[in-house]
Amino acid sequence: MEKSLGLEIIEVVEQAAIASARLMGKGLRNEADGVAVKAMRDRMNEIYMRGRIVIGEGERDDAPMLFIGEQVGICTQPNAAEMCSIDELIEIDIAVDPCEGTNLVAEGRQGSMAVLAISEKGGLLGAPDLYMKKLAAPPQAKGKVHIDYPATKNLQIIAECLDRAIEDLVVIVMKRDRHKDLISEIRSTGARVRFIDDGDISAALSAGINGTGVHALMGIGAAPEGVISAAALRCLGAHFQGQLIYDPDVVQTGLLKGTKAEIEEQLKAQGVEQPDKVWEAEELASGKNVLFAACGITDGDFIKGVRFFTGSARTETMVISSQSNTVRFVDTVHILDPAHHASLVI
Ligand SMILES: O=C(COP(=O)(O)O)[C@@H](O)[C@H](O)[C@H](O)[C@H](O)COP(=O)(O)O
Ligand SMILES: [Mn+2]
Ligand SMILES: [Mn+2]
Repeated sequence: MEKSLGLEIIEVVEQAAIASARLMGKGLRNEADGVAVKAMRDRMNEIYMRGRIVIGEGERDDAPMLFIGEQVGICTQPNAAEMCSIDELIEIDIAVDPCEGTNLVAEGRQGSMAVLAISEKGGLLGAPDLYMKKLAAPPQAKGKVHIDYPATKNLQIIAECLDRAIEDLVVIVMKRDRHKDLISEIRSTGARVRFIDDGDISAALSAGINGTGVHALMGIGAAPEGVISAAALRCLGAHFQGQLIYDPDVVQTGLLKGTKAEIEEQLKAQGVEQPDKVWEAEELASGKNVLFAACGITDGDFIKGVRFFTGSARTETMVISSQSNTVRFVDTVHILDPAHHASLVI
């Protein structure tokens, strides 16, 4: 999978990031999202693969493309057998977030990325468009912390695993009313809180990578982003657990339709037998091979955002593969106008 798709998927996220970055800071949330979706879809449809979107952008944002179940890639065409090799005809599942952090892009703030995860068919959980309680932590704490433990206990464990004082820990929490008690508890331990407005995939990765200055992600974000985060953190050997949250009183956004009991019924009707289950990263992204790629739209903790020059653009992408056990940082100069080759600066 990595050999046939590695470079292609880098270009998929790069193209989405460049398109979206053009609209950075312009206050155009939906447009920044729309151009990223189009660029990602167009580039994916040039690849010799047979892909199925299991987590898309279309459903929640009512976007017309990259919806759940959409087929992408040349080998989804009716005459695929004539054009594609046996390997290319194997079905793969794809989870995408072409513009993760649309508000961040619109406001020119840090932490937005174009991101996707790929696995063999059935290798990525098709999470419902609900909320998810998340706990992400560095590899040293994997399996030692637990999403059911109070934040205080988890922070004591992380401090011990990292051999540092709790006061030296930084925890990312999304700035939401629902996190009021969580924030008070984290602060009471002496740990420090870094708020983000959006973009908890980037935050989960920051927590899972040593050297970012972030030691945990705690709180409730979106469930689809939880699956994509799990794909990356699983490959990194870091800790990630998620639990669906579907109680409107807990999420406090007014965005969930129906009561908790009604949503629970819907989930069971959709085949979610245990709506309150705690999911491990290896269950959310269970595939034998998982490939993850994220290209910065705006600057982040571990990758820079898109920079534009006269006739060129420069991107940074992180590619993680469970197949080769590699984490690659790909720094690419895109010559958009060949008349300006001289604009390449190192
Ligand atoms: O920030 C996010 C928004 O993603 P996108 O729509 O692709 O720009 C995600 O990282 C969050 O996980 C999530 O969508 C958010 O936490 C939802 O919470 P809320 O804003 O309170 O409804
Ligand atoms: Mn998102
Ligand atoms: Mn998005």
